[in-house]
Amino acid sequence: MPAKNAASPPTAPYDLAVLGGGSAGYNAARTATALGLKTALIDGACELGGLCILNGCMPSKTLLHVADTLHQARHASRLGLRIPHPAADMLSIQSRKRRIIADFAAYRQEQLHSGDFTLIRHHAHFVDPHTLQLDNESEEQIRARHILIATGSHVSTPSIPGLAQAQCWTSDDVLNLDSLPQSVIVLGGGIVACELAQLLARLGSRVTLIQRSAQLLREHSPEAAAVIESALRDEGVEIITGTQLHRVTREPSRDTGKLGFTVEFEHGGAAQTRHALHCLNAFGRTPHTAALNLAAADVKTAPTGHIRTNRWQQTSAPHIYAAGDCAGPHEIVHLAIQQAELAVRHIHQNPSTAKTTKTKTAKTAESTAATPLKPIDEKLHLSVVFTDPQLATIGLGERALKDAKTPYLSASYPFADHGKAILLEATRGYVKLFAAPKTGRLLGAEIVGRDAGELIHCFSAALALRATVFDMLKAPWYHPTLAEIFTYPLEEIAEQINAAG
Ligand SMILES: Cc1cc2nc3c(=O)[nH]c(=O)nc-3n(C[C@H](O)[C@H](O)[C@H](O)COP(=O)(O)OP(=O)(O)OC[C@H]3O[C@@H](n4cnc5c(N)ncnc54)[C@H](O)[C@@H]3O)c2cc1C
Ligand SMILES: NC(=O)c1ccc[n+]([C@@H]2O[C@H](COP(=O)([O-])OP(=O)(O)OC[C@H]3O[C@@H](n4cnc5c(N)ncnc54)[C@H](O)[C@@H]3O)[C@@H](O)[C@H]2O)c1
Repeated sequence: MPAKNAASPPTAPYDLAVLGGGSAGYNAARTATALGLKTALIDGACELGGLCILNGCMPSKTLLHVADTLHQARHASRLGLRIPHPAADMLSIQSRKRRIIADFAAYRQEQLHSGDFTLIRHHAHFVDPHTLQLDNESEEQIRARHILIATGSHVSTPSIPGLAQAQCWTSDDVLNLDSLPQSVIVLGGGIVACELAQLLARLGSRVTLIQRSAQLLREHSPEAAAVIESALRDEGVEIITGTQLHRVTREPSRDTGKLGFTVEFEHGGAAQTRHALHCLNAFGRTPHTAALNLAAADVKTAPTGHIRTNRWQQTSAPHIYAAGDCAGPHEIVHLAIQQAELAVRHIHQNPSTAKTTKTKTAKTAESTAATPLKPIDEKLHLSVVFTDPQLATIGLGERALKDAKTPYLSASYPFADHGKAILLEATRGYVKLFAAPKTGRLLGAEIVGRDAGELIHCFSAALALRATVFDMLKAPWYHPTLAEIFTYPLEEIAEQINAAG
């Protein structure tokens, strides 16, 4: 990709300017400071903390845990328990969530204000390849040898008639509800749609989910998506897949006069409509790059708006890097952090940065700096959907293996036949493993079931260390645990290899 390194201006006061202080930006600034780079972090958000802490992972998982507990209480009779009238108290649920999130945010804000790097509380945009101008009245300019763009993403509004005018809820609105909505239409069938549809249904709303593709969670296997779909349907969510949306309208209901939403779509060749008092736009997210004037820095974007980067997170302007949601390809936190840290280490090791300022902390970071750099390995892609059952995958799945014409062996085992899952009443789902035919080297794992997001980590370490099914079978597996289910597919693949001789 990038052909040549742009010349650094001699007067640049910062070694690195980081644009955005979310998961990617904060971790870039922290790493850069530890490596002795003179760093500025620029973020004009009203509240600092980033999407994950304020309106993403942490609030959604706090609320999903509450909804899960309520669901377990409502179904406690199957365990022989009598728990009369479990119900959601939305004000208490919300105030607990706000307390937890406020603590996380305060801690992150303390880290950002630590003084290790310069924190500038304004948004900014490029005026040339080494200069950012603050979006305030002073129009102050910040110059740096290197710049890392970590400006995140915002909710997409695709051009569906009426959608922009209807002003649907976004995930932010659902995560901040103080009262229970009576009915909600969820538009989209990705991770946000599935997690929040189940959240709302479990708290007591009537939920209809309308999805364009033939299956939910289109990036996952049809087999895994079918388990999630049947779990959601069994909990009362109406799911309509394979649709084409025609119009979203917000208008008073003819029966009650209350403002509500009407969604018109085509399904199975017939025109259909659904009405609800609320509507959630879960159509995905768009990189936050349009306001950055990237053209002034010669930074190229893909048609999706994502900033194009090479394997070191360098953009088309080699002294400018990008990490996190604004770069993709996956919008998840551990990847945003990995990308940011990789970019900063690359800046530090890159010969063009030899003249960077050495600060007091540089020495302490020497051992970390010495670690040889490795690009992020897409074959270790880890993903978790926090529905119940959860869906977690690592490495290559069946579709990717077939597309790449990679030979593989696979074996699966259902939780319905596993002792610990039976006693937990958690029999939905299965585990499935993929391994190389001759060596048994693990290539991927797919888990749908209780605690899949925890269980997948048995395989994230295994894949990173290039373990084989034979290595995994040397490990002790405690009884009775959910994790010991893996011994069945591991043994089955080992037997297939041994039988092939
Ligand atoms: C509902 C929901 C649930 C999620 N759950 C999970 C989960 O369970 N696990 C997971 O891994 N991921 C989850 N994600 C995704 C995850 O939150 C994001 O991938 C991650 O937070 C992105 O981090 P980031 O640093 O790229 O962006 P952000 O955290 O969005 O940070 C970007 C920062 O840039 C700043 N900024 C923007 N423009 C400018 C500018 N011009 N100048 C200066 N600063 C600017 C913003 O103010 C912001 O602070 C979830 C997302 C959502 C919406
Ligand atoms: N557990 C987690 O790790 C987690 C949880 C929540 C969100 N996230 C991240 O946040 C990001 C956003 O999640 P999301 O679920 O909003 O996005 P997504 O891209 O996963 O899903 C978007 C959905 O909207 C549908 N869609 C998009 N445009 C459409 C159109 N014009 N017409 C009809 N349907 C359309 C797609 O088919 C898809 O079902 C994801 O990339 C995800 O990685 C992660």
